[in-house]
Amino acid sequence: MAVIFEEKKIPYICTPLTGRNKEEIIGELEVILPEKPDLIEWRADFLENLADFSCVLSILEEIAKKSGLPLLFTIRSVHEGGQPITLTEEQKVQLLSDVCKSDAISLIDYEVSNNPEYIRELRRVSQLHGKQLILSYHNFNCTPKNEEIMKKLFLAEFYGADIAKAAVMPETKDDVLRLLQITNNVEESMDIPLITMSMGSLGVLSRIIGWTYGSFLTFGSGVEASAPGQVPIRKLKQLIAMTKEEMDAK
Ligand SMILES: O=C1C[C@@](O)(C(=O)O)C[C@@H](O)[C@@H]1O
Repeated sequence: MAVIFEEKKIPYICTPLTGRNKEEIIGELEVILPEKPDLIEWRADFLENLADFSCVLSILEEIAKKSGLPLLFTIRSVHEGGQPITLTEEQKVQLLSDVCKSDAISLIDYEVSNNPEYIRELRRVSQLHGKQLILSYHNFNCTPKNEEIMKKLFLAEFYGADIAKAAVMPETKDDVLRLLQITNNVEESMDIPLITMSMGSLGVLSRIIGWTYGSFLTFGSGVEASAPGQVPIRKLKQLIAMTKEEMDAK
């Protein structure tokens, strides 16, 4: 089922699972669930036996049953900061398509830099099965020029994504400001929801206040962070709640 995101609940908080096998993943869930994230992301590129599709589907069902939360399924590419996997791109697209048929998931993530044919195929299959497609862009080295980041986000919209996402690495404080400014500008002119973050220690602020600039979801770590700079979910929720409370009171 597609998730209906409500304005008043923004920012949504998503916590990643990075376990290497079923036991580790279930163990992570036990730690994460009491913290009440809004969504769970399964970073399946961390799984040891990703090539065993039926194992992947059974873990998915277990996560959904245990959590009762909307589930985002991601196999992050190595070229955008993911773990090395043994699947070819074609096999990966096949797995993502199979996953779309499962009632256990609500969203999938795929990089906007991938072959347009694969992107179109995943758009078609996800739509057919009522799943939302996030088209994402990651840069773990730097924060590219504004035009380049904006181009990726608009490209995601062009391909028919339900959500556009960009995660970039700041080298200076100014890079963090630029990312927030881009978020603010793009959110006003785009018809789909946007998720952005600046990574690393400099980028922490963007994960806490990005929603005030138009990023509707933020990632808070559970047992292990899936990207540099993620704030542990409990702290992230507290910081956002305090900020919101003060803003609402003024
Ligand atoms: O795309 C993202 C965002 C992210 O890279 C982050 O910086 O929080 C973490 C990833 O797990 C997720 O897929």
